[in-house]
Amino acid sequence: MIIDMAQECYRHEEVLELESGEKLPGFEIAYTTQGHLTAAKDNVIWIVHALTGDANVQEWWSGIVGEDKFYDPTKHFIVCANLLGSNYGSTNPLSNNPTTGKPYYYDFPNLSTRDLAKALEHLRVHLGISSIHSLVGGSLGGQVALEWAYILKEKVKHTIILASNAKTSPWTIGFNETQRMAIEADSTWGENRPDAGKKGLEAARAIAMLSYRHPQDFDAKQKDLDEKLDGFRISSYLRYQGQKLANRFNAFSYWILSKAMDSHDIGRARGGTEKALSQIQSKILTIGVDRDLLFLKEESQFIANHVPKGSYKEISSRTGHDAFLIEYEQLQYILRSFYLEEV
Ligand SMILES: CC(=O)SCCNC(=O)CCNC(=O)[C@H](O)C(C)(C)COP(=O)(O)OP(=O)(O)OC[C@H]1O[C@@H](n2cnc3c(N)ncnc32)[C@H](O)[C@@H]1OP(=O)(O)O
Ligand SMILES: N[C@@H](CCO)C(=O)O
Repeated sequence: MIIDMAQECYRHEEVLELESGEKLPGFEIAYTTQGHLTAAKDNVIWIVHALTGDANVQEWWSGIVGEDKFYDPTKHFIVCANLLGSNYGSTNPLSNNPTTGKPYYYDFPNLSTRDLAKALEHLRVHLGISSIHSLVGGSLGGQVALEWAYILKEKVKHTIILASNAKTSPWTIGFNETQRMAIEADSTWGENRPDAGKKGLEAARAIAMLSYRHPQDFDAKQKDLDEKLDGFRISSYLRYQGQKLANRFNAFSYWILSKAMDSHDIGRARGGTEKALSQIQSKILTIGVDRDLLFLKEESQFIANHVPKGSYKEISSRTGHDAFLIEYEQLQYILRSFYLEEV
């Protein structure tokens, strides 16, 4: 059976008022849909990608999304949109600023996770989706999904938040700051060109990798077995990962999305974190990773403990934070149990 997959772009013509008070004069959001809406419109699975992901969820989450996979387009209508600010088809700092007719570059406004959720909400309305069966997101995607669940109220039935939190910790903001410092240290940063800060972005990704993986993962995969003084495997791995990202991303989007992650605070202007969480109507499953060094499992547990309908499950993995993108078997088991509890 061939499942329809559509890649589209939504153009929002009106001004987007941002949490900072700044305004974005319209925006575009690239998105994919797979499968068909039922007549009752009750089979929408909306997946929100992490920091450097894109709308092609069936590629980066191939163990969970696809025919005969847990989220199956023969049964579900699966939507995934590229976040505002990211460079996989949505409006980002390399896009033309309609006011000047030139790319935004450094003039692109800072976005919060609430702004990112607001942009997705405009897309939902455009698509005529009245209710979301399951809203799913990991890491930055989990932060945006949590913000959106707050806004959506009863319009989302289940929200699944992986390796994420309710408010970004100083530890995570600190990691992001070191990565932006690496970009700033690139002598091309400050120039108006799409590849400004590219070498800095390589260093930023190398730093980030140390937060996405647990030391046990590197011990297992990058330990040198021969005696040597230099030229270590982990050095070459981190440099490779830096180049790999810098060849598919840009320093401007990285800057804006890492700043959005820093800003994440579900309780801001809502009476605090606990109060905001207590007002979320959706059933929430949070999934932590036992050895996540970036978004601690306690941060996932905190969400589950403070929403009215929350539960917590854990992935055990030596990978660390990135386990939510990799540990498909455990994830399927956890997801199956979560939905079965309802029956
Ligand atoms: C173009 C796109 O749209 S990409 C898809 C969108 N992006 C996302 O979804 C972001 C989320 N994804 C990710 O962060 C990652 O892909 C993950 C976490 C899922 C997996 O990470 P990976 O980098 O694939 O895995 P891993 O850490 O094992 O690294 C493997 C790579 O490092 C290379 N490598 C491993 N050890 C070394 C070493 N010592 N020296 C040099 N290279 C090395 C491997 O050859 C492999 O290269 P390849 O990616 O070109 O095949
Ligand atoms: N590996 C993830 C990291 C953040 O969860 C990404 O690149 O999006």
